[in-house]
Amino acid sequence: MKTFDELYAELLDRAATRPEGSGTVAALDAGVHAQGKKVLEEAGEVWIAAEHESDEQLALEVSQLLYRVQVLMIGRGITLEDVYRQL
Ligand SMILES: N=c1c2ncn([C@@H]3O[C@H](COP(=O)(O)OP(=O)(O)OP(=O)(O)O)[C@@H](O)[C@H]3O)c2ncn1[C@@H]1O[C@H](COP(=O)(O)O)[C@@H](O)[C@H]1O
Repeated sequence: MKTFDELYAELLDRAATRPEGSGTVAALDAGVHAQGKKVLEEAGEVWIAAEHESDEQLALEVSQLLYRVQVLMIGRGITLEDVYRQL
């Protein structure tokens, strides 16, 4: 189990070290347009799960949306602090 901040730190490390086989590295290399499409796709899956699926499936979809949002943030170069300042 990990927190939002811990996942962000892990993804930043993937971006810096670029380990072989990392899906995050591939997603970052795909660029902001592709990253944005993934955010939208996962947001749609969250919506569908919220209306029609189990709590467990909804939690899975939310986790994937959070991951995709973090990839987009790193792709654009914004930090957790940039976001938290707006909360
Ligand atoms: N939390 C996630 C995570 N959530 C979602 N995903 C990716 O998103 C996919 C699910 O999204 P989709 O529904 O779009 O499924 P899909 O269309 O089959 O996926 P793709 O073909 O687009 O990869 C998963 O198969 C993963 O590829 C994630 N990939 C990685 N993480 C975590 O990120 C960290 C770094 O991962 P790596 O970069 O892979 O080492 C690790 O802690 C991972 O657990």
